[in-house]
Amino acid sequence: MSEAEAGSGRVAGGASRPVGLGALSAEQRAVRDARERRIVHLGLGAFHRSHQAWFTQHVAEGSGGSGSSSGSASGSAPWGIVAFTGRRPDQADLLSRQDAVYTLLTRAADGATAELVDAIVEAHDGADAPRWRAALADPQTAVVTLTVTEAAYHRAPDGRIDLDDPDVAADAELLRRGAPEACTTAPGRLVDGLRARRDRGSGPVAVVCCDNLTDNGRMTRDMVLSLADEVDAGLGAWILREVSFVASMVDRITPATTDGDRADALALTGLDDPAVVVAEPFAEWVLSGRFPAGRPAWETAGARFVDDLEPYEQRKLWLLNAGHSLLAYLGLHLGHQTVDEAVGDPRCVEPLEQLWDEAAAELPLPADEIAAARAALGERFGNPRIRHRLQQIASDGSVKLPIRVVDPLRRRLARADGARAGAGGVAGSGIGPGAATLLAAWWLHVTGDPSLVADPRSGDFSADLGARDILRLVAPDLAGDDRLVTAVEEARARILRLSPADPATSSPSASSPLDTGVPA
Ligand SMILES: NC(=O)c1ccc[n+]([C@@H]2O[C@H](COP(=O)([O-])OP(=O)(O)OC[C@H]3O[C@@H](n4cnc5c(N)ncnc54)[C@H](O)[C@@H]3O)[C@@H](O)[C@H]2O)c1
Ligand SMILES: O=P(O)(O)OC[C@@H](O)[C@@H](O)[C@H](O)[C@H](O)CO
Repeated sequence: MSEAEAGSGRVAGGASRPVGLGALSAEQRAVRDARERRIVHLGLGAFHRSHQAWFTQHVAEGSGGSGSSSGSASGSAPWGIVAFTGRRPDQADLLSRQDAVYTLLTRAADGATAELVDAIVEAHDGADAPRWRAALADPQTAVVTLTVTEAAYHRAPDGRIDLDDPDVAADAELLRRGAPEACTTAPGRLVDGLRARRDRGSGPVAVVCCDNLTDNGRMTRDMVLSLADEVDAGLGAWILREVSFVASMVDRITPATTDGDRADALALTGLDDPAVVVAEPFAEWVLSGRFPAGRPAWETAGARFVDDLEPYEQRKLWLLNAGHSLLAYLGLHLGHQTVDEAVGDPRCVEPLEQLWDEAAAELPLPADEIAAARAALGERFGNPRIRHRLQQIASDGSVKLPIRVVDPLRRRLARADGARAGAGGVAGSGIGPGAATLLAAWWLHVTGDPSLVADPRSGDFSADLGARDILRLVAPDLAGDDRLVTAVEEARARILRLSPADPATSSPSASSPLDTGVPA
């Protein structure tokens, strides 16, 4: 659609038009009408709409999908998504009022473009249990995608689902009784929907996790199977036989939409869209696993299918996501609001580079590939048109930190132990200043005003937590390591010596070792 510069918030020439099927071009309308309801999605947030829906939208014309359900050939028909909200009905109501068509505003450092996305063909409240069960049981459904946040899987330390969690326990009880009410957790909804599919005899399906988690396909399978085993004797065996759990690394920075984004989209398109989604130009999707009932030809839109996902997911989680978390906690402490502000502050950039050095040493990738990823991240984080709020990234740290920083730290510590035993590896204690700074900044974050912290473990936070208490929450196996406790205490002291935001050093235009080359 329009490639004009966004910014004024006014539509040239007057009145705006509503978004919806009527706003699609004739060509786009024909594609939309031909879409087959083959994908079900849970978690209708901003990211699903900037990423999986966008990839589905950009599948090359005529390539449709592979495979079929119910014996009928799927041919080259484009695929459509039946999407369900995770917790509240708002987004479903909003999108339904505009035929689930919405504007994607893509913000590059030097300007913005807008396009209409029509790959979602229905939007529903996830609490509408009959509709959810019918969608999963539909023989046409071949793929189920998920973006429900890291905390929504309710994983216990033993790797099974956390049955002590009251929401999980309530869902287990509903499922045992075969009650008509909706489950409230994501694993509960999946078990409920997959049971409906088994009961209807609709055959195999692929579940694709698109949340920022390590080995997210296996983790989703483990949560679903451990809950299924609790509630229905034969269901686990059916799931193991018929359902594949695909792992995926997903990447596209997608901040929460603001009024300014909606005004800019309106100026570009002339369409008044309350459901605008904003994202950066970069998009990456790497998947690993089987699609027993077929899938869209996402590779024609740039997705990659690989045998071993681990290096891709480690690169993403340990560089981008760990970097985001560091900037969030340290940046907020220093008075910054957004990622681009924080990477303009050398006091944030120095520990960020240290964190990346430490992660890079653990990544099983060629040095030039890591260097290219870091350079690209410098540009992406510095994009002044993506106003990604640190407060949004800061949520749920107790679930995110074990994946983003503790996993690589654990590997580094093991290598340091190896070096001491004469096996080669990291010299010294193995505790890098980058990781210690991230843990210390989170410590300050959750003890500053615990009542304001959004986190599933917020009940465990209090102002008097010590370094060892903090480690027990995110790395219980390392909480006994005195060297780590000391390193985190020292990092906290270093952070406290930094003065709060200093305009001379904290503006996005201040010189920074990241040197993104991005205009302020
Ligand atoms: N936004 C990004 O830049 C981005 C990029 C890559 C991956 N992701 C992944 O996508 C997830 C969602 O991001 P978003 O930007 O769409 O956020 P969002 O706030 O726009 O939407 C979150 C969605 O998750 C659902 N949800 C939240 N908690 C839930 C729970 N306990 N049970 C069931 N559903 C729940 C919400 O209802 C909503 O549909 C992230 O947590 C992350 O794992 C996001
Ligand atoms: O979405 P979350 O809460 O998992 O994490 C916040 C950000 O780090 C994340 O959304 C990144 O922007 C994203 O992973 C980029 O692909």
